[in-house]
Amino acid sequence: MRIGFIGMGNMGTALLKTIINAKLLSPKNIFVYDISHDKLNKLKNELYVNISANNKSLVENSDIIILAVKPNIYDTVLREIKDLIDNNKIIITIAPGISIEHVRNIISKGKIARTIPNTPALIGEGITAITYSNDFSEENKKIVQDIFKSCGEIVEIDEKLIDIAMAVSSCSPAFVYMFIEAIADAGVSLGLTRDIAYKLASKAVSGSGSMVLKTGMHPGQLKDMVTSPAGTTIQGVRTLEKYGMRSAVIEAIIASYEKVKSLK
Ligand SMILES: NC(=O)C1=CN([C@@H]2O[C@H](COP(=O)(O)OP(=O)(O)OC[C@H]3O[C@@H](n4cnc5c(N)ncnc54)[C@H](O)[C@@H]3O)[C@@H](O)[C@H]2O)C=CC1
Ligand SMILES: O=C(O)[C@@H]1CCC=N1
Repeated sequence: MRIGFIGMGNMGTALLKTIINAKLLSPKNIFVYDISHDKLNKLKNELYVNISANNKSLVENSDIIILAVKPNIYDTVLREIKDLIDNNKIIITIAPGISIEHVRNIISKGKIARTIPNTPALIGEGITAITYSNDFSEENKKIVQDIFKSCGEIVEIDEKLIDIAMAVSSCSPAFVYMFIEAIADAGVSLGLTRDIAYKLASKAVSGSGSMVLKTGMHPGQLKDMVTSPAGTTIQGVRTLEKYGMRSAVIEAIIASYEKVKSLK
């Protein structure tokens, strides 16, 4: 199996590095191309992958093609490679708003997996939502599953839900980083050093996420375990409710979801 990556920005590089680290494929079976030659040279020296001369030669050498360019570049790239896709090849999209039907209207052959990964994939802690074109066999699905399992967990969902998954798991890391920054800023404001404040805040956030996943308890129940009667935490909870924290988060997720409609 040979994988080609078109676009070596944040996501392309994150997926590439985790696939190599997980030893899913050896670098000699990986082909990459980006219009930025600086990025390609850096990757060649760092990861020993094959640098393709252009997108077409990458597709000729690959069984699976991951399209890791921005949504507005998709059509250009799809038109560039369309005549080189046969029914044995798998195209993996990772862009919000690019439907299977949209890809199929440009490329008549090949199988299409539509996915939404997130940046924690870079450290093997990602989560990817996946949906497939109708012609996918179980064996083909396993190939796509293995790629994204190498960088975290996967959920398979109906295509009509995938842009919602994008907002909830792909955009939300940015909001969580803002939350971590804000907690740490408060800590610094009260006298902690920056490094200690970031460490305390980040671990509190990652540990709390793990508590939800590992205990299976409701987040509200876990919150109640922290808030002792007349204690310190309930005063913070009261303050967050006063400033509309839940409402702000809900609106942010919905705003991200609504933006997707204007991306194609
Ligand atoms: N950053 C994130 O958290 C996530 C991003 N995505 C999606 O992943 C895709 C890539 O996003 P990023 O990596 O953040 O963007 P990026 O801007 O970091 O990377 C895109 C890369 O594509 C290259 N490129 C542009 N035109 C090209 C062409 N014609 N041929 C080959 N390469 C070309 C650029 O030089 C750049 O290196 C986007 O569609 C984005 O919406 C999906 C999930 C999460
Ligand atoms: O905002 C973006 O372009 C990407 C898509 C999904 C998460 N971040």
